[in-house]
Amino acid sequence: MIKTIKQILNPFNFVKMGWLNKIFTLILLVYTIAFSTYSLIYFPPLQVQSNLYGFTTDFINLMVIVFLFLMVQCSGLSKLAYLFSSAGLLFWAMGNIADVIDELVVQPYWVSVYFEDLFRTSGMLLTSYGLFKTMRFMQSIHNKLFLELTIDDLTKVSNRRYFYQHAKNISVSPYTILIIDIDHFKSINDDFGHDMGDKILKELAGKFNSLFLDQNVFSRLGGEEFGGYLPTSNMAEVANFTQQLISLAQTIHIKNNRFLTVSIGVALQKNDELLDQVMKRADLALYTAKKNGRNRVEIHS
Ligand SMILES: Nc1nc2c(ncn2[C@@H]2O[C@H](COP(=O)(O)OP(=O)(O)OP(=O)(O)O)[C@@H](O)[C@H]2O)c(=O)[nH]1
Repeated sequence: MIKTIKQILNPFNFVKMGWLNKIFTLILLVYTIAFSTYSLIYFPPLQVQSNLYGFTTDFINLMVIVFLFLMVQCSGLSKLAYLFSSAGLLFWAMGNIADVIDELVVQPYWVSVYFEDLFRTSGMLLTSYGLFKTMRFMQSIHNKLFLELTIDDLTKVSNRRYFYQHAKNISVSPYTILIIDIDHFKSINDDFGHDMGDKILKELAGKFNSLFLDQNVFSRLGGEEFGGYLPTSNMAEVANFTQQLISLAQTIHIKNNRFLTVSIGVALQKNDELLDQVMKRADLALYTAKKNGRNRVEIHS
């Protein structure tokens, strides 16, 4: 908050502003000076003792609107959100300036009622729409960031972060973890090039992902390793599912009559075992699958 106030009050920031920000800020500044000077010179002063309470509250209202207006000028909102918020707060501030001044002078009826209310009401309406647009803008940024944080760039399936978050947040217990690793992936890269390696990763991820439905999660954990989360403890079901994965991998053609194979390590959560421990056991099972000749599933007992 203090940092924002300092940023807003720094006159050098005005120099760095875009032309639209400068125009809006200048309109508010010139209007405030011109309207206040004109009113104080040409409208008769209040005969009764000034209403200090009314003046103070009106002045605070005005300062809040001006502060919000300056905040909008310093923020990086989308074009529409910025235009509506700026125009709305500008009009709102213009109406409030008349409200402050009428504690000091006797304003004609057209200023104190029509002018003031018209500006304030239209300002509120425009600001509300600007706020709506701002919220939509924030939501779209949030969605975009969420995707960037949870989707793997290359394969477009969920990434390691999403996998751990999902497995930790879902309360189904016990669950089953799969660690799926492509066999001899290094030799695919070495024999056919890195691009072919990437293509295989994408194809495998796309095909496997389509088998993980509902609350089942499939993610790329890193390199040529993928994770599976199945909210079930039915090992017959798991065995059937992992065999489908093994068969599906074998349909992926690499080159020169060579087809892909994967090895899978499986672990079922025991009692209230933590996710890291289940992952570790699935990894041990994967190691056994590799040792026993690859292209197979091993279940950690
Ligand atoms: N093309 C490509 N290769 C990757 C990517 N990430 C990791 N790799 C490669 O994956 C290979 C993994 O090799 P290893 O860990 O030796 O595993 P492997 O050759 O599959 O051997 P096993 O797992 O024992 O069957 C390394 O050569 C990495 O460079 C990627 O995003 N794209």
